[in-house]
Amino acid sequence: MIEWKTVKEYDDITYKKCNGVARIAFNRPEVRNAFRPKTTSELYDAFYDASEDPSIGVVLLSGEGPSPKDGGWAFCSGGDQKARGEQGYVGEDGRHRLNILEVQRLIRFMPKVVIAVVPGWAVGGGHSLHVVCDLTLASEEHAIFKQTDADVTSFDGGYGSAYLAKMVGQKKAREIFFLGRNYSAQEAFEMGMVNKVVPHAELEDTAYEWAQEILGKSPMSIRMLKFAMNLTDDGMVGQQVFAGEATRLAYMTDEAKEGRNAFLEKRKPNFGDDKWIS
Ligand SMILES: CC(C)(COP(=O)(O)OP(=O)(O)OC[C@H]1O[C@@H](n2cnc3c(N)ncnc32)[C@H](O)[C@@H]1OP(=O)(O)O)[C@@H](O)C(=O)NCCC(=O)NCCSC(=O)CCC(=O)c1ccccc1C(=O)O
Repeated sequence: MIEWKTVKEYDDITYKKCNGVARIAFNRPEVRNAFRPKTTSELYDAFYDASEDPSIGVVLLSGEGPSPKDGGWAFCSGGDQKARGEQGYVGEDGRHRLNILEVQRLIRFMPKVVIAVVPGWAVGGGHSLHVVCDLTLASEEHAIFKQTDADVTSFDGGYGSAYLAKMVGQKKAREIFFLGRNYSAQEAFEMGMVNKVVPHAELEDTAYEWAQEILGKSPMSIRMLKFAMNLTDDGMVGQQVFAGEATRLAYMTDEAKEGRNAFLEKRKPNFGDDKWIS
């Protein structure tokens, strides 16, 4: 039995934690969990908290459901087309934004594992979000993967498409975007964009079990591995993020402590004579 504790109340998402795992879920099931600017701001806030919390090692991203209107399940159906203005999605402040991309970057660059837990539709920008997560688990009965960007004149030209192509291959990624068909959890698994197809009733428990398994591993190894695997696709930013972690490791050495102490004590550093290891 997972004893989730609500961390903070939001309007468009739910945010809970339990034993090292954070669970963030879209909570607009009546619109298939489409996101508006308020949703993405709340998502960013919750992901930032999970990223900063040293007791959290794994984040589950999911969608609440089913819809009270018709019983349909969704992970996320992408940008709320009712909130779409001429230059982006319009929030309560009247500004136009594409701030789901900031959420994508936070998922990509946080030193923790993010698992997409897909209980239903993963469509448009919702599909892109599952692509950017580290792992995806999908409901056998209800998950459907679909890219509608080309139906509504949108195009995620970053992780949603180019990174997807690395995952499923160029031909398949082009088919997904150019034809916009529905793919079952099993088809998505066979393409390589889903890690496991799980009976709907066991989806949350399985995600939590995967998270607990990951939490038993070395935190340093997990974050170095995540950033190592990101590096080649993320260019100089990937190098920057990986190097940041290398710097953190270097700070833990006696050599680094000597460098800092020598500066503070206004003396020349003494790194020793036998430090040039091969
Ligand atoms: C998801 C569907 C395939 C589900 O179909 P179905 O089960 O038949 O349900 P419906 O009856 O269609 O929907 C139920 C209810 O929900 C409303 N709804 C569903 N999706 C949305 C949505 N995205 N926006 C607003 N409302 C939605 C629907 O209108 C119904 O309401 P009623 O009042 O009951 O009529 C199907 O619903 C569907 O195809 N939905 C649209 C999917 C879509 O096109 N999404 C947008 C893609 S574009 C995008 O996400 C851009 C995101 C972005 O910000 C971005 C920007 C720049 C770079 C990258 C990105 C990025 O993609 O991340």
